[in-house]
Amino acid sequence: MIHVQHLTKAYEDLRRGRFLAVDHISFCVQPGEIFGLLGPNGAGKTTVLRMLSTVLRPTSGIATIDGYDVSHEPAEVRRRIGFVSNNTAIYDRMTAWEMVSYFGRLHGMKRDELNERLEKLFTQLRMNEFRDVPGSKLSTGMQQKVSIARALVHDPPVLVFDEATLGLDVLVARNLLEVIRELRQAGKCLIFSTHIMSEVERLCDRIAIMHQGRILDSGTLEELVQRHQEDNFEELFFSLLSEHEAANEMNAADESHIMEVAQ
Ligand SMILES: Nc1ncnc2c1ncn2[C@@H]1O[C@H](COP(=O)(O)OP(=O)(O)OP(=O)(O)O)[C@@H](O)[C@H]1O
Repeated sequence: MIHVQHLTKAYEDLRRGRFLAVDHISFCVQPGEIFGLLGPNGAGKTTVLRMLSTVLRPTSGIATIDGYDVSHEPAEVRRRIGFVSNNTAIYDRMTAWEMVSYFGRLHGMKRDELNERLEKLFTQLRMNEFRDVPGSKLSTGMQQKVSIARALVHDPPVLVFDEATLGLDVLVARNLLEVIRELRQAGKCLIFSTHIMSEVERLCDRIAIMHQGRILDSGTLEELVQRHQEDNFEELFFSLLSEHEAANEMNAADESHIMEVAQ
């Protein structure tokens, strides 16, 4: 369902010049699977998810959603994907129902089909008690549910959650993880980014550990634990990151030595 091959995004900034925020990464996610992208701040997770949802154009590499290429068939991709982040805009003066309905209309849904879908979604996500409450009066948890409903309104087969639990209290975050599990059960293909290790341990079928634009390793939790002979996932995560940083520092030292010799 999601196929990513050597996906790369280069940025330019004053301090770093041209650098690779995402550096030739590859992975696949199947329907009925939750794939976790785990990495510290700045690892490149959001950049990957924005490329998948066609907000950003890849510098090179290929990503397809249900066979459609994100660079060449963005409209087809958008029809098949829903994006949930922690900072989706909520309109103060629209009610929860109106907001989700508005996005359904943007996706070209007809009134009857849309109303039926909204009834189903508001029940499934337990949103009926605040369906007529305006955005300005919704709690953070309610707002997050509106964001999820908005992403699900056109019933996409692929859902992307970018740090979706950020800023939520434990109870609301737990509810969100429960909703994500239900979506997996319904056969959706889910990709979930976070820097919280316990979330991937509890939720994800497969995990990719990202750092400095690269995937350092990926697999099921059991595969990672076995490969690195470390059953404490937090230790495993930190040792992978520090090995990668040490290797980078050695490469940088080698390069400057070669330049000194060449001069
Ligand atoms: N528009 C931009 N121009 C230049 N650099 C950028 C831009 N957007 C992101 N970056 C840089 O790209 C790298 C990856 O950022 P990204 O937001 O994808 O990381 P992340 O893993 O999602 O981190 P976080 O958990 O902090 O959101 C960072 O070094 C960031 O500073």
